[in-house]
Amino acid sequence: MTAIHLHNLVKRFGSFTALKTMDLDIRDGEFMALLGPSGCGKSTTMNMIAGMESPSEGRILFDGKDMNGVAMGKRGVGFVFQNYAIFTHMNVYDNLAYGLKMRGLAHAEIDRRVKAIADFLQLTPLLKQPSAKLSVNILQRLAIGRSAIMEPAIFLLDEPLSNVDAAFRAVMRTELKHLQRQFKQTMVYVTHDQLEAMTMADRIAVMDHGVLQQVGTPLEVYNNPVNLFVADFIGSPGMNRLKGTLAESDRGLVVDLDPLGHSAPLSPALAAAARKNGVQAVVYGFRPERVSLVGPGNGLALKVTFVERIGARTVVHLGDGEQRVKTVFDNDVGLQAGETADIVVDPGSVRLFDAESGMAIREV
Ligand SMILES: Nc1ncnc2c1ncn2[C@@H]1O[C@H](COP(=O)(O)OP(=O)(O)OP(=O)(O)O)[C@@H](O)[C@H]1O
Repeated sequence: MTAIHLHNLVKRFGSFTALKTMDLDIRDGEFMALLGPSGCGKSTTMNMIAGMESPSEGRILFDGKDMNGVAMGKRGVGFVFQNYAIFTHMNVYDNLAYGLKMRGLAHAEIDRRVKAIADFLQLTPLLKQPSAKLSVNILQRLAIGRSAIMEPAIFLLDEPLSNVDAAFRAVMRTELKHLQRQFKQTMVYVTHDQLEAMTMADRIAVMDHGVLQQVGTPLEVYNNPVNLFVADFIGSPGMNRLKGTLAESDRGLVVDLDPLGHSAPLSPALAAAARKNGVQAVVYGFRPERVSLVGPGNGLALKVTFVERIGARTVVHLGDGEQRVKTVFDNDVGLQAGETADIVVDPGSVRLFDAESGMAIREV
């Protein structure tokens, strides 16, 4: 196991800055996901950790040791890319054994480790199969096995599941998590898929436009996003956001949601934070599942525009123009497009953002 420390890391390609002053500590044995949209700098960060790219500024430390000038092969990292690197002229066994043979391990030890990893990744029945005949799904599983068998202290995976089909992806999410628990490696996992990051990572580093936005556990970034970018990017559907204005009322501080004609209450802690912050124009945010339906006239009345049934879940689309909301229920709530629904948001789940800067107004 190895801790990774990125200190003031910057990467420029000519005049373009792909990564802007990144500071990140990845703990020993931690599963850290680098999550963000295409082009945000995830792979660039990963490539610098691996030693394939050099930083323009800043330092990368492994267990306190500066990696500047340390070649890729000497860093103790294993790497799996989106496009599996498999020798198609070899069978599955020889692909798994290849790295250990290069390292000069005894035949019996190689055989033991190949069988163990094949068993773990359910490749045992395929060991004698020529790799050229394998499906894309199995090729990627083999690529993971080929890297994992070397037992690197640090395991770097760059979008390893983006070419495999959806059902297999779900299986591999569980297997990768097991693999990391078994070998106790420090794992850095690049993905643009928030579901992968949420289900596998111990912590997620959310990035946008070369800037690290937030680092936290899946629940921290889900429940307390630092800004509207993170609020939107994490969760499916993302956080609901309604434009509003803060106003004092006989119920304390409320958010007037114009033109919806509704004033939403705030918890005392959030009201105190908003008063301290002093902004007026806000974004009223809440997660789609933190909503209840109430009787007519008792909540925020919105027109139902669309009802999606996804298995047992029902996603109800409400409102129009800029003031649109998605709500998620785990049963069929019996709403139809064209009806009006009255909703109440769980006050403890409301998040406020400064409408101008997009930054969260945090409870004090
Ligand atoms: N060698 C390079 N030369 C010039 N620009 C580059 C180079 N490598 C990456 N970039 C640019 O740096 C930015 C970040 O790229 P990077 O590959 O790190 O993004 P990413 O978040 O991994 O996205 P993706 O998932 O699309 O690869 C992009 O705008 C990309 O075009």
